[in-house]
Amino acid sequence: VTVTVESTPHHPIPSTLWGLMFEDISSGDGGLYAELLKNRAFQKVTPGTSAALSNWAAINGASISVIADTPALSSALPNSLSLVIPSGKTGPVGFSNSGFSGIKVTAGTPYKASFFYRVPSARSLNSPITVSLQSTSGQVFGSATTTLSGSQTSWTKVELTITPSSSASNTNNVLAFTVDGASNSGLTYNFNMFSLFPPTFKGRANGMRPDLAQACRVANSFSQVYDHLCGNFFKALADLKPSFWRFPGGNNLEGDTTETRWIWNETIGPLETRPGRPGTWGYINTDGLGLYEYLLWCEDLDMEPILGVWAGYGLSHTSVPENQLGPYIQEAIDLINFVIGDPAKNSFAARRAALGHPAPFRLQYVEIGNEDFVGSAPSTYPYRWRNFYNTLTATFPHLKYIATSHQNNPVLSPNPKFWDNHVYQTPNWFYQNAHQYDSYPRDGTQFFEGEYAAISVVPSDIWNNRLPYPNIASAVGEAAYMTGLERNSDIVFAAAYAPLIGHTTDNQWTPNLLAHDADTVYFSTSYYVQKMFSVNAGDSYLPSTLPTKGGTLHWSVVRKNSGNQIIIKIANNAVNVESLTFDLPFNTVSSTGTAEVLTGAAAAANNPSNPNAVRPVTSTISTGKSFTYNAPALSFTVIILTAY
Ligand SMILES: [NH3+][C@H]1C[C@H](O)[C@@H](O)[C@@H]1CO
Repeated sequence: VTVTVESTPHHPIPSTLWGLMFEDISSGDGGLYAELLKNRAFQKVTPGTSAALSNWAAINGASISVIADTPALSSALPNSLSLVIPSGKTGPVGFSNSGFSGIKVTAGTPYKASFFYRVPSARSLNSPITVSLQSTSGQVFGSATTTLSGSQTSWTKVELTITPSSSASNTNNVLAFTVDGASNSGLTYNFNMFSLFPPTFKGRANGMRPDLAQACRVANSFSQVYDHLCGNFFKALADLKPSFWRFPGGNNLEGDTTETRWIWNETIGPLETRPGRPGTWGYINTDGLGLYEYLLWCEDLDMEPILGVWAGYGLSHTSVPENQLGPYIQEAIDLINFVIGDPAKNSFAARRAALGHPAPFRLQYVEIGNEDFVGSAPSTYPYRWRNFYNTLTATFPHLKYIATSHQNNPVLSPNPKFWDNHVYQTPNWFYQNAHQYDSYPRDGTQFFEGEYAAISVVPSDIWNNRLPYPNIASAVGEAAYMTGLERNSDIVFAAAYAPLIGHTTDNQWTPNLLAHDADTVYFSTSYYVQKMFSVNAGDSYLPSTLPTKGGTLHWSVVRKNSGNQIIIKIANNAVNVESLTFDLPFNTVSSTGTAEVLTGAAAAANNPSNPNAVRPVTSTISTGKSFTYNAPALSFTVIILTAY
């Protein structure tokens, strides 16, 4: 095929085109959020049950239980761990936490441990307590000791640093808390709000896991250790150079019921004041990764937040009646004031300032709800949209509000200027629909392809036949579709693969762009496609010969001003090589260029057993005013050359 490229740009590439969608689906707690202990504060559990003790185990005959304590550490955290040392025990007695399917232990890394404790009744013994990182077979890698006071009947916080002298060979490790059995015979201690953090991205307190945050290139006091910790698997999100961050969901914004919706003001402030909540993915969210952490994260990675506000609908398909929306609209107003308000005029903005960020955060986009095309949501979205939109627009007229139902179905008033479209489909669907936006009217309406992914190769039932990991077929299908998003980025202002992150085993959704376990982040084929687009977004779109609609071969051409670069993206979904001849209308064109190619067998995938099965390969190719490139079967290529 011959591709004639035009030299006159059709439109600028929006600065927000390629970004990230995030919600906690085994991706926040235990994932991006760096807390290493699971069930650290017994949030939303029933005291006295074994489930309340999940992830905790007794050591050497200790008696442990979760109790509804009085006094509680806080109204947000009413449950405590009660440790009773039985009589007749000698040696270390206590309990341990097994983390999120394990804990990675790296020598030389300073782990920050903390917990609250009190003694129910005063006694003379002041007892040492040892906190240690050790294998499940008892090998101690590092520990720290402090003293529990026998007169400490009110809650007090203990902080320790553990710097292991050796690394564990796997993640089958625990954090153990032990006291001497003999001297503590018959005594009781109450504990709560445990925490264990490795060094975090940019060293932020209560921050993000460095490897999932790319980190490593951040100068800080552990630069040697940091490099070691991240050397083997740092990369990920910052390397995508993402332009936006949509959060907190997705389903997890909505909650199953009104009561379990994402309540922004319960996710900020000291951890001991955050109650946590049952998320929509079958586990309790600690909300340690909360609104303020998300906003700092957007700043750290220079991303535009796309902030979802709860819009009166829960996934048990309940809608708040129109005459009862007031408090929830006010909740959204207070949320937005927390993000951008004036601390001198608004108490929620003042809370932001008190947390250390007096200046407003960056915010342009607010999404009203999530997927209001599911269940009974469409029947109530017209009034929910109208009330949220009218009140928020009156309060914050400069923000852009995104609707989440299907466009004009139902008809909404006022008519939305921004829509969030989602699609989960097969690889074939994606290349067959790469022209989706070509025919959309150019009437000022803008589109956010807020969630898309090829999730199955079984068109008859994609939902029950999921790919465990992205593969070459899914990634190249997505690449074809993305050339269409790029071509139509005059009306498509943002797009994100979803979901972003998921645990390799303890997950609720596959495929994910990134998979992780307690040790490693795994980079999928789709991750490389996202990166190859995002890093090479360019500044303006150059029209060219249109690919055959519904065909297997797709391309798009952009111009990057710096360096006079022409960037050609080619997705070949056929099982045969495709030859493309490019005619470039420039006076001077470099005789060589680079071609970064991701290719492999249709089912080839990166996974824990073969994490680097498929990676992009860059080579030098011959280019010129007219040149031919042979696109390998099942491949995505980014060609970069110079022309002016
Ligand atoms: N069901 C998908 C759509 C919803 O918005 C997300 O929470 C889910 C995973 O990305």
